[in-house]
This record gives sequence, structure tokens and C-alpha cells, in this order.
Amino acid sequence: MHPVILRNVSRTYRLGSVDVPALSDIHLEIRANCFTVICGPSGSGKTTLLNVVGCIDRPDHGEVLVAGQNVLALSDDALSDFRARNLGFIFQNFNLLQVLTAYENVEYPLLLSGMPAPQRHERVRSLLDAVGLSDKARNRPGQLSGGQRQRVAIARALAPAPTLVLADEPTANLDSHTGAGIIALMRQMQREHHVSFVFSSHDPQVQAAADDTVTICDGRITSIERLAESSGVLA
Ligand SMILES: Nc1ncnc2c1ncn2[C@@H]1O[C@H](COP(=O)(O)OP(=O)(O)OP(=O)(O)O)[C@@H](O)[C@H]1O
Repeated sequence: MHPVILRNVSRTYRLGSVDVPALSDIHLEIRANCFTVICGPSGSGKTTLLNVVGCIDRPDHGEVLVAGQNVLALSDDALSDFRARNLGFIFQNFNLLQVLTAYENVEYPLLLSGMPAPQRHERVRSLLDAVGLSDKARNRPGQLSGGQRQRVAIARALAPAPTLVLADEPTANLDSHTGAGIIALMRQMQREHHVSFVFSSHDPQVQAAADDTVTICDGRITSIERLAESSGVLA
């Protein structure tokens, strides 16, 4: 099953009396267990597309299926619930809660989902171990490097065992060496957790690591390149 299917999706922003078309008639299928990168020039619609896929924004027209669910049919509350259960998010500025430790940041979505304490403890420990931060569990984000913060964000995104992880320019605030390490880690996590990753990125390193590359220009998809041999399951 495709984790994401978009059909005839359009999204226009209204600025005063001016309509700004950000996405026009998008058709896209995202493959399971793959790295998909959305690239294109500034203002082409990458973030808008990611927000639609991530159920953060509703398009004006079209159909959006995520994990088999027609998400546009859900109420706002049901959509929040759906997002928490099925989707993980990684941001360029990490978006960690500054007052919480690395451990507590990863634990947070599991607390919200009501996972019992022993199970939660085990999952947080194993994720921090997987991202190489067991020894930093008690550090707050301000006591971590940029690469370490992004590792915490990766662990947090994977904590609820999502179907899909969305990453908006995940290496934009990292130097290229640290960025390469983060890409390798995401690739490893994608394989081990059998999850699909969708990125928006200008970073050639991210694009080089992709199974599928979706290029968007002026709100329209101009090309989709798919690697014949991907790390995942061909749908
Ligand atoms: N809230 C908004 N209100 C009005 N117009 C918007 C809004 N958000 C985005 N836009 C416009 O929609 C278009 C697509 O924007 P979007 O942020 O999706 O592009 P992007 O490819 O992610 O850009 P960048 O690479 O610079 O982050 C642009 O023309 C942008 O100016």
C-alpha cells in the first residue's frame, strides 16, 4: 500500500484580494519504505506540499489518502489524533521543547498517546541508544550540539512508530559533515523501522540519498524520478 496518495490536489493562499496558487493539480504517490525528496526552487510549493501530506494544512481541492485514510473526511480533532498516531515530524530548527531533557522530549509523544510507563521507558531508552545519545539523555537541547539536537528530533519522530516521517529541510541548519551523519542515521532508521521518509530539501546530499525525487516548480510537479532498486518494498 502507498503510504500517501494525492489526487488533483490544489492549494491557493489568499493575500488580501490576491490569490497565490501554491499547489496546482498535484498527483503523487509516495512509495512505502522509501526515502522521497521533494525539491524545487524557493517558493515552488515544497513546504505547502509537505504540510498537506502531513495533514497540517487542508487543500482547497483534491483527495489526500495517508496510510489508506481519506484524511480530508476527518474532523480537526480526529485529524490531530490521526497525525499523532501515524506521522512523525522533523524540522530544520529541531523544534525541541527547551525545558525538557533529551529523554523527556522523546518521551513526550508517548505520554500523549497514553503508553504505560514501563513500555515507554523501554522505547525511549532504545531510541536514544539507536541515535547514539544514551549518554546525553539528561541534557536539555541547549546543552546539545545541532547534530545531537537533530538526533533527538529523529528519535522523537520515530517514538510513536509512525507510518510516515516528514522532514522539512532537516539538514539546513547543520554543517555538511554533520548533515551527512544525520542523513545516514535517517536512512538507517528508515530501514530498521520500516517507515517512509518524505523530505523537502535543497541539500544535494539529501537528494543523493533519495530513492525517489519529486521536483516541483510553480506549484506543479515537473518530474518524478524513482530508483528502480529501492531499499524498500515496491508498491
Ligand atoms: N501563508 C501564506 N500566505 C500567502 N502565501 C503563501 C503562504 N505560504 C506560502 N505562500 C506562497 O505560496 C508559494 C509556495 O510557498 P512554499 O513555502 O510552499 O514554497 P517552498 O518551495 O517551500 O519555498 P522555500 O524553499 O523558500 O521554503 C509561494 O509563492 C509563497 O509565497
